[in-house]
Amino acid sequence: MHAILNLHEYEAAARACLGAGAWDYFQGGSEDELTLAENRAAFGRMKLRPRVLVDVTACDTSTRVLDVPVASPILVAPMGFQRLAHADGELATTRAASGAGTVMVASTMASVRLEDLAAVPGSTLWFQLYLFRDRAITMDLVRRAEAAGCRALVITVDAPRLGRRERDLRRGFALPDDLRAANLPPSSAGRLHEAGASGSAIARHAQSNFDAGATWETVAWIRSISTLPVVVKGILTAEDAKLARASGVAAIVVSNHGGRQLDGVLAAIEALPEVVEAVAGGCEVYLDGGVRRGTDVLKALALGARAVLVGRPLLWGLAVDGEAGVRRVLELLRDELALAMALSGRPQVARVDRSLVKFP
Ligand SMILES: Cc1cc2nc3c(=O)[nH]c(=O)nc-3n(C[C@H](O)[C@H](O)[C@H](O)COP(=O)(O)O)c2cc1C
Ligand SMILES: CCCCC(=O)C(=O)O
Repeated sequence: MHAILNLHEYEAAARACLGAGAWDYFQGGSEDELTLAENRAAFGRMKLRPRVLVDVTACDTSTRVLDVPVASPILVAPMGFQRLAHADGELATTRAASGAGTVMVASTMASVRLEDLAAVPGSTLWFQLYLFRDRAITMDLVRRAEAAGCRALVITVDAPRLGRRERDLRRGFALPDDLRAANLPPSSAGRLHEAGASGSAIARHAQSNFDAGATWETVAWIRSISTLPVVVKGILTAEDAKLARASGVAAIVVSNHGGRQLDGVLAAIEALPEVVEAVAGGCEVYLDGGVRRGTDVLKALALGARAVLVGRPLLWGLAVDGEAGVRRVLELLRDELALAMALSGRPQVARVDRSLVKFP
């Protein structure tokens, strides 16, 4: 067999490495998976308008996010329970991100403690925060993230409850006994292991723990208890982008949670232009959902994203080859981005402008 050439081939290889429950949990979207498919289809509909005879002998993918220099505008999206993919779980992903010179966003639902991830040499860690009904749990997570040296809090705002992920419901998906939600107190994490004949233990856990009553006031509360920059993840409209801006966030992640929450919402890349326009440079804007090629990264940058986050492909790399697999996925994407920059006449990230893309 030839070496794996692209992220799609990692997906196929990962399937062979994973049990059916983990595979479906990773891959799945909500309900009819319309948005899951749209995230990819929308990139396919966008066309590039390259310039030629620009000196592209050196293409530089480096940039800055929240004032941190990164080797490429490709960051690691927060994903829970990564030990489902590989015994090293989030530790391997953090090491790979560190090796690749980029940011790791560690999930509240990680299967390795955030302190252990923050101890990885050279890592830049942002902590993804789910808002708990019990504010003491949220507060404790914020304090621990600060103490461990995390550089930002990424509040996920699109999951007051979990989307209806029918692949998980059908299997009665629950976490295996040897895998813990390592950041959570046992009183909260226990339900994740309650296998049922039907229903998802993860969805039940979210319903009994996450604060479905959270509002912009809750974001203001987080800002009041922490000096870390706050990022809100899961914005899809200009209206909410303006509210985010008004509440003083440092950045927005345009995201539909990889098609796992409200099904039928627009593709993240389609929501990006209105969010970028609404914030008018007042905060940074990132995008996630369906990024599988360097040209996808280029399209997002052209529409005003400062960076993208990548989700499932890193789990595929992790499942196939642990840290080395995650590293390879990050390198493949970065190499593809550098090539796309050369072929489009944009040798620096700052030169990737709106005129590079045409929407249908
Ligand atoms: C298995 C899995 C677990 C996830 N866990 C979280 C999480 O704990 N917190 C969060 O904010 N987003 C979570 N997400 C959403 C990702 O951060 C991201 O928005 C999405 O995966 C991006 O789409 P992509 O997978 O097409 O790249 C998860 C996604 C997947 C696939
Ligand atoms: C309870 C949340 C689980 C992690 C998550 O956000 C996801 O599976 O999409």
